[in-house]
Amino acid sequence: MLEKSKTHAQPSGDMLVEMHNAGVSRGGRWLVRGVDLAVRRGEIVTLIGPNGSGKSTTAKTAIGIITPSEGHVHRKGALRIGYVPQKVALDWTLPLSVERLMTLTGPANRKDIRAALDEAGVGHLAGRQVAALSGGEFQRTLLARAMLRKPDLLVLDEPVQGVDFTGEVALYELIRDLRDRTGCGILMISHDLHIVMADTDTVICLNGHVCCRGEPQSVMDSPEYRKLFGTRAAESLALYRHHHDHTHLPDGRVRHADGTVTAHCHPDDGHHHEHADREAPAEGGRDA
Ligand SMILES: Nc1ncnc2c1ncn2[C@@H]1O[C@H](COP(=O)(O)OP(=O)(O)OP(=O)(O)O)[C@@H](O)[C@H]1O
Repeated sequence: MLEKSKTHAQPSGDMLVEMHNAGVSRGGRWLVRGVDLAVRRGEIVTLIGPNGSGKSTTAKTAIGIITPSEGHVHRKGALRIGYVPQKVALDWTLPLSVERLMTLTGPANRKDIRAALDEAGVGHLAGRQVAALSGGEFQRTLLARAMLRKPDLLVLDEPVQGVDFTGEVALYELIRDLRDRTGCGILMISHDLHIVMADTDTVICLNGHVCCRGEPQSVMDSPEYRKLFGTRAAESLALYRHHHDHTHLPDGRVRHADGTVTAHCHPDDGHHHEHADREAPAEGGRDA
C-alpha cells in the first residue's frame, strides 16, 4: 500500500519512493523542477550535481520533509526512513558522547546502539566525545544512528563529506554492505561529479532539473584508474561521465544546443534531452 502526497496512480512492487515531475518553488523561484525518481528495496540511487543544484531539496521532498509545489511523490505505506542530513545542528562546545548522540533523535536501548555502532565500525568509540571524532568516524556514527531505526529507505546527504579518499572508499563499502545485509533502498547525495559508488544502480545528475541519468560506468577495466587509485579503489568506485546539451549562463539563463536562450531549463521545454547511456571512463574533465 502506497501513501500519496498528491493524487496519482499508485506504483506497485517493492517500490519505496517514487517522484513524478516533482518541483519545489520558493519565493517565485524553482529550486528544482521536473524530477522523476524511484528507489526500490535493495537499490542504490545517487543524486549528483554542483552546489545549489537541488540535491538536498530533492531528497527532502522524497522523504516528505518538503511538500512538492508541483508533481507527485509516493511513499510506501509505513515506510521507515533513516536520514543522515548534510548538516547536523550540534553545539560542539558542549560535552556529548557518541552513545548519547545516538539517542538525541529518538530512544534506543544500549544493546541496539552498540550493535549499530559495531556494524558501522565505530563500536570502540561509543564512549568518545563527538567533538573528538575524525570526519570519517563522525560520518560512520551518523550512519549508525540512521541504521538504528532499521530503515526501509536510507537517505544519505553527502555521506563522505570531510572524509579523505581512503576513508571514502571504506565508507562506500560500508554503505554497500549495509544495503546487502538489510536489503534497504538507498538514496544518496554527492556533489562529486566524477566518483560515485560502483554499486549505484542509477545516477541522477541534477542542475535545477534532471540533466541526465544512467548507470555509473565501472572503472574496473580502466588501467589508468587502477594505477592511480589501486585495485581496491577501482573496484569500489565508478566514474559516471555525464552529458550536457545546454550551458547554464552566469545570469541563470540557459543556452541550449540549438543556440536558443531560455530563462530556465525544464524537461518539457522542447530543448532538453536526457541521456541514459554508458560511456568509457573519461580523462577527468567536468562538463557541467
Ligand atoms: N527554503 C529555501 N528557500 C529559498 N531557497 C532555498 C531554500 N532551500 C534551498 N534553497 C535554494 O535552493 C537551491 C537548491 O538548494 P539545495 O540545498 O537543494 O542544493 P544542493 O544541490 O543540495 O546544494 P549543495 O551541494 O550546496 O548542498 C539553492 O540555491 C538554495 O539556496
